[in-house]
Amino acid sequence: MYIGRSFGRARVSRTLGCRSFATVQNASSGFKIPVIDFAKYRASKSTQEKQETARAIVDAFKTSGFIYVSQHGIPAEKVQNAFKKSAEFFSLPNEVKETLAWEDPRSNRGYVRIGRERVTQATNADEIAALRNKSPDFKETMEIGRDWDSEWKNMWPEESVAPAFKSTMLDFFKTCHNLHFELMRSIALGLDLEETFFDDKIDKQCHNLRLLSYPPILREKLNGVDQARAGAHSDYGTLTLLLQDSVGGLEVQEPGTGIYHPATPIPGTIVINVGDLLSRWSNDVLRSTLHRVVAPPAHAISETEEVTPARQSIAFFSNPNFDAEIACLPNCGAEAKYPPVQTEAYIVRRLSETYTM
Ligand SMILES: O=C(O)CCC(=O)C(=O)O
Ligand SMILES: [Fe+2]
Repeated sequence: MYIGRSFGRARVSRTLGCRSFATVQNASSGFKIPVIDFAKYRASKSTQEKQETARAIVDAFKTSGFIYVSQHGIPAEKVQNAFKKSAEFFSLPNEVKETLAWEDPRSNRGYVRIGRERVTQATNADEIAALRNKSPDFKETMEIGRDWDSEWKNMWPEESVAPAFKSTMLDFFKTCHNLHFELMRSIALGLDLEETFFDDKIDKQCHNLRLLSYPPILREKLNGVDQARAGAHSDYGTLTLLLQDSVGGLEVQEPGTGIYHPATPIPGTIVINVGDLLSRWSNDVLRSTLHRVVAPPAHAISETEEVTPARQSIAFFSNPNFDAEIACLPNCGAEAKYPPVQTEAYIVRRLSETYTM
């Protein structure tokens, strides 16, 4: 994982340690996903100093909705181990994985086989079902929630078939929660709120750790209209923390243009994007941007067939507390565009639309 690759059409300039932020930028359009050094935020001695990084983060979230975070503090070995344990899990026989099948959007925990989910922006249930039948996402996932929930239980494989899977993922969940907590503090500062503004609204860990496995697939299966490893969608919560291997394929839509740009893997970074609830909370000041996973360059296996390599990623979908009411934040416009909504009701509705039983 994290083996250097060419960066395609995107221009990557790396000036870590300097005041200007490194970026992945498309030369023709000016579209940017900046690389933000989070160690600088942590090392800041004053609120004013912290605000420099906080403003860079919020500015990016107002424009592209995406950043890369470098120096995030999660050790490379921890990331590598999470990827290793995830790969071991997906290599288990299907019969074993199916015993852990995802059952209910209120729980949102368990194994999701290829074809069960179709992420999309469509909101009509029949339309989503038709899309799913015609061109399902070519991915399988394992969904993990907070482990101490009174109502919903995680679906763990037996320790004997997946050694240290549970302990690795619980540790990774907590690690991602801690980073999300700090990132939300920086967003509060960047929006001129008290640094601790979000603390008591995001501390119950109502998040979803999603392991993703995109199997190798014949290129021709990804060539059709609407066909992708993961269809165009936005995420539902506050922030998504996305760790990807070196294969590539993640693309982000440039707001207002419909043009997709690659979010090229950059070793050691985490891709972070704004979800729909944070966008709504901020009265659309922060953008929840469409993204998708398409085929990276294919390898020829015969004169007529090409196969795209397997890809792995890990997404941590962070949410506000499920009992938190999401109503227009201070400093985000004179008039609220949306009525208040309770987090759990919102997330469960979005999930129930995109899955098939
Ligand atoms: O696998 C990826 O790179 C992105 C996955 C994603 O966007 C999602 O699951 O919401
Ligand atoms: Fe996503």
